[in-house]
Amino acid sequence: MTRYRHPQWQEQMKIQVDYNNMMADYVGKEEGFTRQHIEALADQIQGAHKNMVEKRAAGGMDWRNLPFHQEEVVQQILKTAEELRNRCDAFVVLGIGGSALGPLAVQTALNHLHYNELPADKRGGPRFYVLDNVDPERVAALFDVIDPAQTVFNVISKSGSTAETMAQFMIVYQMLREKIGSGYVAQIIATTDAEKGNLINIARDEGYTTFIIPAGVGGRYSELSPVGLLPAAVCGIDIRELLAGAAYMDRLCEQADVFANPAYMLAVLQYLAMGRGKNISVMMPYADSLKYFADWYAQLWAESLGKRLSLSGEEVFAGQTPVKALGTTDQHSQVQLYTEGPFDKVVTFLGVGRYRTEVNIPRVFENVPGIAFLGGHTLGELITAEQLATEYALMKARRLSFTITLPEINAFTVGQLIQLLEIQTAFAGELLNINAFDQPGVEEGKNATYALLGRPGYEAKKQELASRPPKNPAYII
Ligand SMILES: O=P(O)(O)OC[C@H]1O[C@](O)(CO)[C@@H](O)[C@@H]1O
Repeated sequence: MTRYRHPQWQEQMKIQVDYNNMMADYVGKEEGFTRQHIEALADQIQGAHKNMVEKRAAGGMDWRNLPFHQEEVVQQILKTAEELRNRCDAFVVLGIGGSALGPLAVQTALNHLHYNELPADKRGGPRFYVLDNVDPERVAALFDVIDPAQTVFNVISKSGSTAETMAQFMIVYQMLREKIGSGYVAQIIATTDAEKGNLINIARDEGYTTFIIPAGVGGRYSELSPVGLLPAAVCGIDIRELLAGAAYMDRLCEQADVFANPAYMLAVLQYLAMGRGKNISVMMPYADSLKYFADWYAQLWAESLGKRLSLSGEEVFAGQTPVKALGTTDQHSQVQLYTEGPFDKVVTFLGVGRYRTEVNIPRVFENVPGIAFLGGHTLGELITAEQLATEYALMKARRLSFTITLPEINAFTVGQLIQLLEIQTAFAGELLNINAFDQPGVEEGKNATYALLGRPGYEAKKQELASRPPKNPAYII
């Protein structure tokens, strides 16, 4: 039996959410919360739970079902992935936001940290790139390091119309036609909505291999759909284990009791903290492999909760600004601010129980006491000690923090982490009484871009832009 089906192994691999340092017993009663604070929200928590259950039953949270109902899709993905591994040297994701950050986070978490630099026989698949910007220098630089004839491009867009992704796709399409001729069709795979947008129609007309993002799954909640599963499988990641981890966490997070439900507890305490003006949510993994999880979480938390209007239409200006940090690196850059600056943050540490590899610090310079004490320890011991020490320093300075620990980084625990943070976000949305699944605030910028580039239908917006007050040269130095 595969390891992720063993209840005992699952139990060993269960992610732990430690909220001691959010509580008054640890950070003091001025900053910390008590059981009574949480219990006082009982009705609101119950109402939010009921909404989650009802929305899920009504099909409003299809992303939560991704770990359970995709066997057919998984089989197609595995078949495609195997075929691609045999024929391509590079696999490039064209996408942005929710169509890029999840694939990047999972790949970095689960494959070698210098995956692309390994020789082909030591990699689980082709070299992997995520092109999530339209910086011309970056696009040109990628073209310098890939062989178009041996590269497959996975264009991912839920809406099928995001300007950045479509521009990248148009460039790649033209480049492939020029460089390899009619065979280019096999070098493009589309991942998009079954109906919406331009990409699905182009993919059908052109005959690309296409994977569908289910209708009820929004971009930032789509990592466990083909958006993330195909790139992961192509790079040799066990996507069944990833989904099993997410399913395991989902079940834990079905419980109505906030004291038993890790996602609800995270959301409730963040909600209480927001109520006290903690407007910044720092995510600080103590593992380079989890660095991009902080990026993925930043979009999830920011786009989901940053809302002007409540569900009942009042102006609430909700949200918490996500900040990305990396332990230990940012101890030497940001932690000074976290311990002594404004009391406006909640830090979420992401820790690792056991690192996958270990490096010994040799016993050298034994006559230099200031560094000799390091000799004989491992780097794993050092990074873990630094994490504990930073948690302690923050606690002593009365700063709020959580610690989420992955017993080890593997597909099962990473799947759990994705589902945990998505449910946390959705539940925080319920508590804040906002829509955690839309992003109306990005429309103005998108429309202005369309107008500036002359998209038909945006003439009025172009005029509006042209009639804005000219910039005052006196304010430009
Ligand atoms: O997958 P799409 O539709 O191209 O969208 C990319 C990203 O753009 C946004 O719509 C914001 O502009 C995100 O919500 C989304 O993840």
